Amino acid sequence: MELIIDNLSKTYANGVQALQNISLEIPTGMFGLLGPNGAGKSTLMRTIATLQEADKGSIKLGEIDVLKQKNELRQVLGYLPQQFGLYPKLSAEFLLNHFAILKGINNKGERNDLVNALLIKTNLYEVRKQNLKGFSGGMKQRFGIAQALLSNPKLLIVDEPTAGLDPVERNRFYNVLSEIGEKTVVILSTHIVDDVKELCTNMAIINKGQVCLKGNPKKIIEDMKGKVYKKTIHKQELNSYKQNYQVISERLFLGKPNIHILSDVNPGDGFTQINAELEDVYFSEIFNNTNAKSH
Ligand SMILES: Nc1ncnc2c1ncn2[C@@H]1O[C@H](COP(=O)(O)OP(=O)(O)OP(=O)(O)O)[C@@H](O)[C@H]1O
Repeated sequence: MELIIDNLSKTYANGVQALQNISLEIPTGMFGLLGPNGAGKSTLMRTIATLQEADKGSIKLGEIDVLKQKNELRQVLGYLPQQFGLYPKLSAEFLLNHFAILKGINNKGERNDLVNALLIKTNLYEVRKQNLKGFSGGMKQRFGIAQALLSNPKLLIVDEPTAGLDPVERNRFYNVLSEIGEKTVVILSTHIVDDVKELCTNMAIINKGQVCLKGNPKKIIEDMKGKVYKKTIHKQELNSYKQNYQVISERLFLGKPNIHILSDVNPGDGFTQINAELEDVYFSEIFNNTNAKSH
């Protein structure tokens, strides 16, 4: 099974070009869609999920023409949006059972088995009788996944799932997702680089509605080998470094800015070469893209 997006474009009525000729081939497994706020990720996710129209282009999931065969796509889709409503006074078990009835799973035994299996898979079995009101952010997200998995989807879309989760909850969520990714096309949209680094076999970076980079994260990092340098500087020097070098990130280290720069040659000047991380790739793409646009 493969999801193929070809030349997809969307301009909103206010003139914002949210998607510009997006083309991606997404095989079974975890696919990370990385981009800053406003990059166009949610627009792309919602279009794939048949919740909004594109202006041009096509999307295919196997034989299904997504933009034309919306009902067919919906039958094999699991979608966890950025924000979703929950009924706070109901228990996880009750609500999943209720959604299963709505999906047409009428046989009680079959429904119970499915609900229990999903509660176990998402690590919520122990708290199945608790009202959702008392759930933590991570528990709510895992409940969202359980709900999205009710119809045994071939395509699962999760939009910014780990925002606001603490590291332990994030890890639990990763474990649940990676198991699903073994048999399903899973698209994970995020602006958190670690999400993609930990989980995804394929990825794309989008910015301002365009794909700036796509491929396997390890290979992408490999391509940047030998080009990233770091230096700890004084705060007041930051602007001058930004003028003289391609500064891709700055982070405080013991109260002083630690900058990473991109350079084809050794810049000297006290810089040390370091191993490139996915974060360096991400920031340099966003940097290039932003600069290219402003010239
Ligand atoms: N309904 C809309 N009408 C007009 N402009 C919109 C609409 N929805 C989104 N936009 C604009 O389209 C661009 C892409 O938005 P989108 O929500 O797809 O980005 P995103 O990458 O998901 O960002 P975020 O991480 O903040 O959710 C932004 O400039 C946004 O302001």
